[in-house]
Amino acid sequence: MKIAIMGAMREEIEPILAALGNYTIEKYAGNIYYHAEYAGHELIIAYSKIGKVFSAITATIMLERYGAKALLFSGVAGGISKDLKIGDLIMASALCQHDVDITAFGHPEGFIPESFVMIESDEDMRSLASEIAVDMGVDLYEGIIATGDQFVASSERKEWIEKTFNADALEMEGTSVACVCQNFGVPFFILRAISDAADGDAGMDFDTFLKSSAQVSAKFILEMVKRI
Ligand SMILES: Nc1ncnc2c(CN3C[C@H](CSc4cnccn4)[C@@H](O)C3)c[nH]c12
Repeated sequence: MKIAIMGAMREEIEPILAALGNYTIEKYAGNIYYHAEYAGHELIIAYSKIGKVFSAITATIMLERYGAKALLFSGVAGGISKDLKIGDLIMASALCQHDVDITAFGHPEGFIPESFVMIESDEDMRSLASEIAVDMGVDLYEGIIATGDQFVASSERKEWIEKTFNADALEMEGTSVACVCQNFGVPFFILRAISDAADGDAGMDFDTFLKSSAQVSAKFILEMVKRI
């Protein structure tokens, strides 16, 4: 099967490319697409660049141009839930956009007409991931991931997101990728390893833990590819 693996930042896919070793590259529409074979699957790998716009473009290209039949996102996130510490893995059960606000028309936060606040991720891939986590002996959390076009580095904003969406983690690309996959009817799996707590220390923690947390997520995603 042709499987798309996405990240937002170069550092989020570098561990995957390093593990693959052999791949070809193709530049297209502002991204570099890496083609590889792994565990009997064809992989198409790319990092989008930061944010919902760029990640929506890359996800669309992965599906429309390259014909991916499943999309796995590997990256890092800010932790909201007190159960999540730096380096922990969380997979999205559902995702929402915390910076969408048309409440002036009586809509709830994060709601867009003819759509929904929450996008549910693929159940089969989540149950496969739970099995893999047991086999690997790693903790894998499952929860709501909130997406917005801002690096959250304030407890006030983090607590608002938690209160408003019951979110467990936050980042800047998962929901846009989820929305693209849902529109195309392609199963998706959003996995993040915590790099910071989206609070006053977030910037420093992020710089310190980006590489190690990206590695944790990438290792798990490659196990997913073996078992899909
Ligand atoms: N607290 C947080 N808030 C929002 N998102 C995150 C993430 C997840 N990624 C990392 C990166 C931060 S912006 C960026 C910009 N320049 C350099 C590095 N990162 C963006 O792709 C979203 C980890 N912690 C987060």
